[in-house]
Amino acid sequence: MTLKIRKLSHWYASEDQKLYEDVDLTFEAGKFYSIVGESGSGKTTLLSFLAGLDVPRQGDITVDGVSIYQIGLTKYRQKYVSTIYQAYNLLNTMTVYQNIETALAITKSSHLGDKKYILSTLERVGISREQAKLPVRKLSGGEQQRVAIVRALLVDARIVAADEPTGNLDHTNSQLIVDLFKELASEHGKTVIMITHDQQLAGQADIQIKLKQNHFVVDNQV
Ligand SMILES: Nc1ncnc2c1ncn2[C@@H]1O[C@H](COP(=O)(O)OP(=O)(O)OP(=O)(O)O)[C@@H](O)[C@H]1O
Repeated sequence: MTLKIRKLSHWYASEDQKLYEDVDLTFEAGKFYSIVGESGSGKTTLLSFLAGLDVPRQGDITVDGVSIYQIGLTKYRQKYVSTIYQAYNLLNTMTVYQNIETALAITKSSHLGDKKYILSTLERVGISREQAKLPVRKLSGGEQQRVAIVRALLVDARIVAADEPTGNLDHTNSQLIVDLFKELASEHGKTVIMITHDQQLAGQADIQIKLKQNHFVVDNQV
């Protein structure tokens, strides 16, 4: 699956102050992308377009040549994209296991009800069977983010869009999250797109996308 941005331009207050103009970008399946750039340069805005949460002023976004606006944004969000944020967006009063089951039910994932697979995937990222029964609020920040990533892995969505997923984590946990992203891309064939301020983490992506004065520069690492 190929995700493409074509001739995308956007501005908020006035057309004279464009955030970016005529941007073309291609995201391939099985690749891990990082997006970097100064604060306020438009990283989150771009990710919100890719995640189908917002619509650019001009331009198109396509999956395998079909416009996501033709697919319909509700269907696109449900079928194609999984989002991860700095705040883990888990349901605090539900258990770890229930959080994952709920996401699988909403997205009609093929893994729904496969308890053995869900628990073994959690175990692989260091969340034990006992922890899976706990309300998520009892887990540490790093553990909660790993649960959010397991959720992104188990839903069938081909695109993982993450906005500063390591923003609240220490170095060890941040590295663990980046390792999981690499695996989501290389072993599960997903397109992983991560915004980060951490240059050391950004440099580990297959491809770095840098936002520079109204346009994006692609730095291919491979
Ligand atoms: N809904 C909005 N209405 C008006 N201006 C907005 C809106 N959302 C973002 N902006 C502005 O657009 C610019 C880009 O914001 P965006 O959040 O995309 O940047 P960013 O690169 O993700 O920043 P940061 O690294 O600080 O999170 C900023 O100047 C911001 O103030």
